[in-house]
Amino acid sequence: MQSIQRHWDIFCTVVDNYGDIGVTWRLARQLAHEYNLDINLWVDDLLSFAHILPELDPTALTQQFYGVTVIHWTQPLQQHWTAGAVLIEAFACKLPDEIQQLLPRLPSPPVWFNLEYLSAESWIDDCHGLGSSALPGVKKIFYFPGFTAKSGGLICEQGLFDKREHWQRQPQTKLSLSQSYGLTNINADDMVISLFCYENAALNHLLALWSDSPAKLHLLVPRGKGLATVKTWLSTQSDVSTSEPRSYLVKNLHIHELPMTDQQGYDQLLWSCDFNIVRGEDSFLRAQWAAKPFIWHIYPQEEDTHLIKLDAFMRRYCHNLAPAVAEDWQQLNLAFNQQDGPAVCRYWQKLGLVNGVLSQHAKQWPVDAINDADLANRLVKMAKNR
Ligand SMILES: Cc1cn([C@H]2C[C@H](O)[C@@H](COP(=O)(O)OP(=O)(O)O[C@H]3O[C@@H](C)[C@H](O)[C@@H](O)[C@H]3O)O2)c(=O)[nH]c1=O
Repeated sequence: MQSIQRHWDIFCTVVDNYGDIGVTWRLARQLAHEYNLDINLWVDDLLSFAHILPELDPTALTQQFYGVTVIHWTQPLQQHWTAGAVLIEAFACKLPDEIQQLLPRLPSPPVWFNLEYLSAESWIDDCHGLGSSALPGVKKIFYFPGFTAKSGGLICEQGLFDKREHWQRQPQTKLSLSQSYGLTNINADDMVISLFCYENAALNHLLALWSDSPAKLHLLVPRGKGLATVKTWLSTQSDVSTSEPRSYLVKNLHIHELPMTDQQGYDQLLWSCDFNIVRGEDSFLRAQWAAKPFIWHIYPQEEDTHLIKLDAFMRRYCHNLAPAVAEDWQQLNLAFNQQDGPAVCRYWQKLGLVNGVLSQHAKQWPVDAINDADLANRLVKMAKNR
């Protein structure tokens, strides 16, 4: 039996890829674990969810993991909804009709949040926490995750940085992780890059550059869109050899295809690499928490509006970074997102894989970015004060 005060509902529709479910699942788990809340996570697409939570049964109506009740969100609802203290509509998904009809009739409706996408743009500070009368007598509050103290903050579990530092202090963790994937030819001091991005024509140029690198370089590629581009490039190469199943060698470049794992496993992968290429919203943030240099392949939007978002983030990230390094890093990210292969290679070479200044900056950034409190902490406070 859930007590009303401790019962929260989160609704998530999977639009595309794994970011929507990735963010809501992470938040649900943290709220259950750190705030002892009874979280119901309603998800319309369990098959996508199962990619990042392999234990999930895509045919079950309700199931429990890490203290979170996962409910298959069907239309009409097969599972009865009872009002709790808070209701979160993730990324402007539309609440089920049954709930919309019920909400105005409740004597004390739940605090209703619309959880927005993360952005570093400054306008979000003025919109964060604003309410609108979404239904007669019922307000919906706009919650904007962000990088400032005034915004809704960033998802980050308690103790995450300590856990990551501990992992990174042990040289054998990198090896044991690669061995857990069945990869036996990665040495502790080999350069390792992870690649989780969308299809990108610039990759062909970068892969060619990497294959000519003077030292051995490993590229770890989880299955998905980025891997498809890598495989197309491989099919055009005449000198590909295979040493292990799903590993390919082109000159000095070792490409390893990885299965998708759960989110903890993916975090460990990011922590173990020297450089990460990430995408979307959630892997982008996790790359920052990994404290390693990265490229962000932002989710493309119409009329290139994503480039405005990219620019806003890069300005924040670079504001106290040495100007010459900042310039090259920003140009690298821009070129990658514009799929300009020659420019990507030019800025990659200018920066160098282990740019000391950039690496040092990546270590300090998480501490600065989190401000005084993470997203879950700010969300719980805001819900209490309504
Ligand atoms: C590679 C890998 C990823 N993951 C997780 C990390 C993240 O939670 C999730 C990937 O999500 P993202 O990085 O956000 O990228 P994405 O491209 O999958 O999701 C995107 O979907 C669009 C609809 C949104 O508008 C975008 O903002 C973005 O969220 O998958 C694993 O758990 N295991 C893995 O092996």
